[in-house]
Amino acid sequence: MSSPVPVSGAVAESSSNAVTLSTSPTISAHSPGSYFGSMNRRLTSSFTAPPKTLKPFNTEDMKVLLLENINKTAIDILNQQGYQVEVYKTSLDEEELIEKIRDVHAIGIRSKTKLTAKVLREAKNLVAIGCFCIGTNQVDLEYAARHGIAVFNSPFSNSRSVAELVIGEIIALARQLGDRSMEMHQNTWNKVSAKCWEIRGKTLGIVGYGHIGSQLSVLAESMGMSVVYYDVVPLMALGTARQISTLNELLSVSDFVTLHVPQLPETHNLISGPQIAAMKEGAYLINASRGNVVDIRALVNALSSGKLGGAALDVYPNEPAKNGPHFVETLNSWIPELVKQKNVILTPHIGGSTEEAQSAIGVEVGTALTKYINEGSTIGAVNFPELSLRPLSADEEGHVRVLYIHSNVPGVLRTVNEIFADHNIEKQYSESRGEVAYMMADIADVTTSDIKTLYEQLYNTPFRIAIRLLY
Ligand SMILES: NC(=O)c1ccc[n+]([C@@H]2O[C@H](COP(=O)([O-])OP(=O)(O)OC[C@H]3O[C@@H](n4cnc5c(N)ncnc54)[C@H](O)[C@@H]3O)[C@@H](O)[C@H]2O)c1
Ligand SMILES: O=C(O)[C@H](O)COP(=O)(O)O
Repeated sequence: MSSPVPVSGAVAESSSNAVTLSTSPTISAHSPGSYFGSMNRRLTSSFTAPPKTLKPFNTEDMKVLLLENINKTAIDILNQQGYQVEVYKTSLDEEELIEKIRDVHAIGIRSKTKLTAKVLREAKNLVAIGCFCIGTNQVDLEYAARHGIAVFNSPFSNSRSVAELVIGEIIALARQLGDRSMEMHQNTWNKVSAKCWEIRGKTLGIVGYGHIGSQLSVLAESMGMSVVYYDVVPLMALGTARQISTLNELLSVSDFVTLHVPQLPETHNLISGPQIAAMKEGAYLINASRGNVVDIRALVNALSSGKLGGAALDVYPNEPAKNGPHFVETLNSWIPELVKQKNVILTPHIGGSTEEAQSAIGVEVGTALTKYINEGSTIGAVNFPELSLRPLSADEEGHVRVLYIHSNVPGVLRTVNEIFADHNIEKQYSESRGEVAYMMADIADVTTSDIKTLYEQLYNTPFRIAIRLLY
């Protein structure tokens, strides 16, 4: 991991627009670090003029809110930058979230916190969101991009943990371990072999052959299972696994079906009555993807009729924000029926919850956030054009890095380069993604007073979504 450049000084637009360009000793045009420009991201907002003045702040003014028990590795990385880091073990309800998000510059969440347009609209200073998990369905990615907020995640640091959990569940379902254990806890000795199986020679059907599905494929084959998979895109098979062209065909040949697709409109109730009907008699269903991929009512019917031999769920349509008792009814109205069925393993969304995964995710997303805040690098962003430049170094006097997030329309570079005309552009990169484009430029021969002028001129461009100047 390369260490990001420390932020020595910064300037941000205040929400009141009543601020002055600082001559604070912590801000120097010739020191390595960041000059933090506009926090305003509204393209068509109430801002019709640039901020009259600029408010200084230092690294210590950077506020980061971390929710949902994010790992210490991330807290340490962010603290080392000098940021103000506020940490919560749980998610927050919408009202509290809106209150808290108002003045933070970056927020870290996991799968529970919903960053909807309604919440993000209140986040006037937000420049980055870190999803310390794989899924990003909890964030309105498009809204964030259109308002200059970069979103980062950790695409594979917990894949192995999920794959291992599923392997455990395959064996546990085949041997009815959950029920036997529960009976013993209730003082009942119930030694049975009926409908208990080895997994050797059985067929595992993987729906979604991405990071998790493909890891699982390798692990399952190493235990003697045959693997088939279904995915919406053609993907290279690992080992002797075989891609199957339709979901129904996969369902009809698999002894175990396991789901590893993202939450999308197309995956909502991907497994419902008709799909379960296509499964083999006595087959098992495992869902560690997202709660609404399985129609729980249909699953209950299939278990109670004996069509399915068991199921393991790690995810649910409405998961609670924090740990505690008396949650079952809130998950889904059919869960109370589900818990009465035999051979059903329910876990509280722990697929990625291992020390290894959480620690790796903390480093990965914590680093991505600091590299974006300190250097403007968007590598790994899920909703933004990806760009990176090496950090400005201390001996590059008079250099300023311009980070310019703008609408992806013709004429932007011509306009921006007019503004840069009196300076030497040492590097300039631009990349677009959908409606949003991002330009990074390192320009030389910039004095402290030039910085304010540059900022104001860039602010006044009609394409501007957000600007930051780092130096
Ligand atoms: N239980 C947990 O704790 C936990 C942990 C990590 C991830 N997850 C969930 O698992 C999901 C999968 O993770 P991943 O890292 O393997 O994702 P991934 O993006 O690497 O793979 C997903 C695969 O699903 C495929 N896909 C998309 N739509 C499909 C459809 N309709 N039918 C079939 N295939 C489809 C994609 O083409 C892709 O190959 C994540 O999106 C996340 O929601 C859960
Ligand atoms: O998307 C993910 O990575 C998983 O669902 C895990 O989410 P969590 O970090 O909230 O446990």
